[in-house]
Amino acid sequence: MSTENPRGPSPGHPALIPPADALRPVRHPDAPAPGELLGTHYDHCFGCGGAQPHGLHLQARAGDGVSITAEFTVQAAHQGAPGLAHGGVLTSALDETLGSLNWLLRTIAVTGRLETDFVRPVPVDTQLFLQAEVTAVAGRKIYSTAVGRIGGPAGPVAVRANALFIEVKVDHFIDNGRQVEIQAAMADPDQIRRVRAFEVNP
Ligand SMILES: CCCCCCCCCC(=O)SCCNC(=O)CCNC(=O)[C@H](O)C(C)(C)COP(=O)(O)OP(=O)(O)OC[C@H]1O[C@@H](n2cnc3c(N)ncnc32)[C@H](O)[C@@H]1OP(=O)(O)O
Repeated sequence: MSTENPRGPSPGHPALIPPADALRPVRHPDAPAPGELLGTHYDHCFGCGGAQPHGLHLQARAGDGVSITAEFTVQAAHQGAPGLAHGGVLTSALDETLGSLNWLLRTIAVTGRLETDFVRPVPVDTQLFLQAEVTAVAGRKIYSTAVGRIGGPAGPVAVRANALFIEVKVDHFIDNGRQVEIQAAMADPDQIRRVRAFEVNP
């Protein structure tokens, strides 16, 4: 992945700058091969789930190193201004793409901070081409960056983001999620396999 500095001369909030002793991210040996589709991690996820009629249905693919590419097409249900994507929806697409990176690290993590730059308006029916990569890891902190382009994978940048994800235990979801969904997810054999994969491959 070719990474231009997504922030330009300004690095954003200090919390998004890795400390001097941060480590380079290490791709997990069992990470999906470059080019492989990741598939949905949860059918009801707004970002990637198939059971959300107005969701993004974002499709993420493993890249080289600890990087991801993803696409999503802006639907009429995603409007803010007439005919234009809502900024929060674009940020959701960035969040989902950045969150998918953790699957390549085999680390369970949640978004702690996410800063978005909106560079160009994105009309309905536009396909957004997203690229994201982990830049550094420091303890539980995972630093990552993403851009979203329009007109093609090498087209002009429409949105960009820097993020800090924080590693959590699976208990984060079990303790905080609404019980009806937690119990349904735990009863799903595929979900249990996914959770176990996270647990045994920290
Ligand atoms: C294949 C899977 C694909 C999945 C894709 C999903 C994509 C979508 C991802 C999401 O949107 S996740 C949902 C949105 N995020 C959340 O709901 C997280 C809500 N926040 C929390 O639960 C807690 O605040 C959090 C777990 C993030 C941190 O609480 P902890 O008690 O575990 O940690 P703590 O507060 O001790 O912080 C640990 C370190 O992180 C730092 N930190 C925590 N939150 C921060 C923050 N917001 N900004 C900057 N730094 C932060 C904190 O300063 C500290 O740094 P030091 O170790 O240096 O002292």
